[in-house]
Amino acid sequence: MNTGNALELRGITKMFGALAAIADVTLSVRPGERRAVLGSNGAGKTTLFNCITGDFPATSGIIRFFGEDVTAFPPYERIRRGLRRTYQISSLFAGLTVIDNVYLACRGVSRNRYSLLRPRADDALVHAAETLVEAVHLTAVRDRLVGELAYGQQRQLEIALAMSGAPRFILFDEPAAGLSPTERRDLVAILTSLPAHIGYIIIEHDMDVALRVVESVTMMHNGRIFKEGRPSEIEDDPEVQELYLGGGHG
Ligand SMILES: Nc1ncnc2c1ncn2[C@@H]1O[C@H](COP(=O)(O)OP(=O)(O)OP(=O)(O)O)[C@@H](O)[C@H]1O
Repeated sequence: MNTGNALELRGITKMFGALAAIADVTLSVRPGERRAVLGSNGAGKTTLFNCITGDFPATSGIIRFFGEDVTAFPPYERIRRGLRRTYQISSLFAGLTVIDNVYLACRGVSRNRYSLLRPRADDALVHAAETLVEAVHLTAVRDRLVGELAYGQQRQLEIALAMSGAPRFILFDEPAAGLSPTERRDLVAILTSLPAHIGYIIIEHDMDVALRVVESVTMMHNGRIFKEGRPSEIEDDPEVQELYLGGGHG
């Protein structure tokens, strides 16, 4: 087993009763690598994320994160090691400002999160939060309440939250869902500008977005991997086109 990988899955299966939501999934992602997981509805993409994060532990198989066997770890132990995810459903605090949301996220993963001292304005966490707000193109609305933001801006903010606390690897769950064409272009710019050492897996139904922000693609169907390749190979593959584009994805 190559322990130099950021993420390594070996024979991951997740059963829901008699249903194998994912079956015998083996894949590895190098540090800094960006990969799309594509597949029609019910292919098992979200379940794969849940197994990687530990939200739904795998029924069988092994997961290594930067060489460490995390298979039996609860989600927070995986987060501590630098794994992050975004959700399809928003996890933002609507009544707080943009900058406060990001600041709290930075503070939540810092060592001082239980400190009773009020942070100073020049606190390194404030600076980290400002940098993240800028990285997701939200500086102009940094003091707006999150509930007042456009939907696309809220999705951008979720990326900033996933970036808090020096992540090493991020799982993006359909970040382009519900975005306008302009917002999608912004999303592509944000993802391609993330620091090079941060790898990610993106689940995305919009192939135009997905294939532009990754260097490798894993295609899933009925809980199994059926093809892997570079974006250009996947795009031109007749089997992929038939299965994916004909698969009634949403
Ligand atoms: N909590 C659960 N309990 C029972 N079955 C589940 C559960 N979660 C997922 N499944 C089933 O597992 C299979 C894979 O679902 P999953 O949500 O992982 O697919 P997906 O590729 O993410 O689909 P989508 O693109 O619609 O989000 C489906 O048949 C689904 O009905």
